[in-house]
Amino acid sequence: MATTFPGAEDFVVGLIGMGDMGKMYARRLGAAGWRIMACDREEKYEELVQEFANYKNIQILRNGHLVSRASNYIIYSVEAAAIGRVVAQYATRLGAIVGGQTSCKDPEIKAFEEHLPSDVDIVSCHSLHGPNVDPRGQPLVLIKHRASDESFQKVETVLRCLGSKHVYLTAKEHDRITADTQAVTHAAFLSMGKAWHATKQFPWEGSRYVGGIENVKINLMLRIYAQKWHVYAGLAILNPEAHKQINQFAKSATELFSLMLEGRREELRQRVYAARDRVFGPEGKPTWEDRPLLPVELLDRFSLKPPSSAPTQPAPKTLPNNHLSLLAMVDCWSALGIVPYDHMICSTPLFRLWLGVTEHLFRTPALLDECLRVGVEDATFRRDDLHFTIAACGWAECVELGQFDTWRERFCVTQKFFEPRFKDAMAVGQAMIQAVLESDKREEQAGWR
Ligand SMILES: NC(=O)C1=CN([C@@H]2O[C@H](COP(=O)(O)OP(=O)(O)OC[C@H]3O[C@@H](n4cnc5c(N)ncnc54)[C@H](OP(=O)(O)O)[C@@H]3O)[C@@H](O)[C@H]2O)C=CC1
Ligand SMILES: O=C(O)C(=O)Cc1ccc(O)cc1
Repeated sequence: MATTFPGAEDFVVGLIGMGDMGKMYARRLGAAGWRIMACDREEKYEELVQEFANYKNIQILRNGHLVSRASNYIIYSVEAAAIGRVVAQYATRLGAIVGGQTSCKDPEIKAFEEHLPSDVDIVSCHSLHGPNVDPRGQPLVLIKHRASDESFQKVETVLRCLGSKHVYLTAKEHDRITADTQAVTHAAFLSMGKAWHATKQFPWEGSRYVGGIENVKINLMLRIYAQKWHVYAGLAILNPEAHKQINQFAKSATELFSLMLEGRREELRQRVYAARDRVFGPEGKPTWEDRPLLPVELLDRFSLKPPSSAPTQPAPKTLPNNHLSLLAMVDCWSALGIVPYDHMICSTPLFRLWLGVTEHLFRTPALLDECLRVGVEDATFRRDDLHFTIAACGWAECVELGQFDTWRERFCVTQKFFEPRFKDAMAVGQAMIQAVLESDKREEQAGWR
């Protein structure tokens, strides 16, 4: 271990909550040589002891009382909605540093301020990626909320072994940015899943959803529904900054879809092109880089469709689609004055993929014009679009009203529908994200980014 502060050999990192993220942190920090003491709920003690029996630096304790008392730096890695209750339960060691890894900082910081004594320093963090993504090179937000420089440096020293890019924000800035990036992106994929569920289709099975953009929609939708509901509910409902975005996304989808249904071609065109100019810069002076964010052709091969049993058959062609979800995304950013590139330092792989396909559509005028034509003239995707719009409004209302139970039921019923395909989807989605990350890395090395 790089012992870069005095006494680091005796420094204990405590982890309360050994779910997907807690385990990932424990394994990586432990492997780097830090002493870890960790717990989950008491009933999971035996199981965790067995699971971590061969990890030299990781000791499983029965509960958060024991972890809190023994640790110099405690990371809460529990459900965002539970953080207040959990922090209130445990007495923290004198002079310790405390932080959380929840996706939304408003309730986390409120819980710390309310329940921690004043001798405890508060430094929170947020890894902007899921537990199965390699943290190296991904953004890691660090929030020095109430801490000495020395405590903050200790936290940085500990977390440096993740190899992530450190991004320094306040809790409010964090919530604002993740509302613009994560919460509203998830709203789009959650709505797609509901629409496909409502129309009882596995979109990769037919010949309607073919090609790179559709692969991104399908794989990321499945990736989200394969996760735990509370992660997405928490970052939408508990982030006070997110409600406006999710609401606007639903409004944008509804208004654009209405213009399509009513055949108001020119108004639709003007609105979409005005949004393009606001988000991506005016015609002739776009703000995007010379090189596209995403090599979209790379995405063609990440289809969940089983290979054809008749290899001589031509591959199915991409059907023209109005890409309502992408048009609504840009309309939403435009209405709220959001420039998504401003948030790249703080973006998740999923957001970069979503922005990448959006950029591809908007920097290809022939494709964008085709979306507008299809939107007005072609009814092939109308039923799916109707359900997409209804779903976007349903999610928005649920978030606005803070309906955790309804949110969970909406999510879980659709999760069940797609469940049989999660195993395949996770493998293909993982390979797709990996390919994009590698292509990002190559571009960085070549000095293009
Ligand atoms: N998954 C992701 O992609 C990411 C998640 N995050 C955030 O990290 C946090 C953890 O997420 P994740 O690991 O995915 O979720 P998990 O549900 O996998 O893990 C949370 C764990 O905390 C446990 N827990 C609840 N109460 C206590 C308690 N009193 N003492 C000890 N353990 C407790 C939970 O038990 P039980 O299930 O029984 O309640 C659960 O095992 C969340 O706030 C999430 O928003 C951040 C970045 C990425
Ligand atoms: O990339 C995404 O948006 C994900 O879905 C994974 C994820 C979920 C929650 C987080 O707090 C951070 C990353």
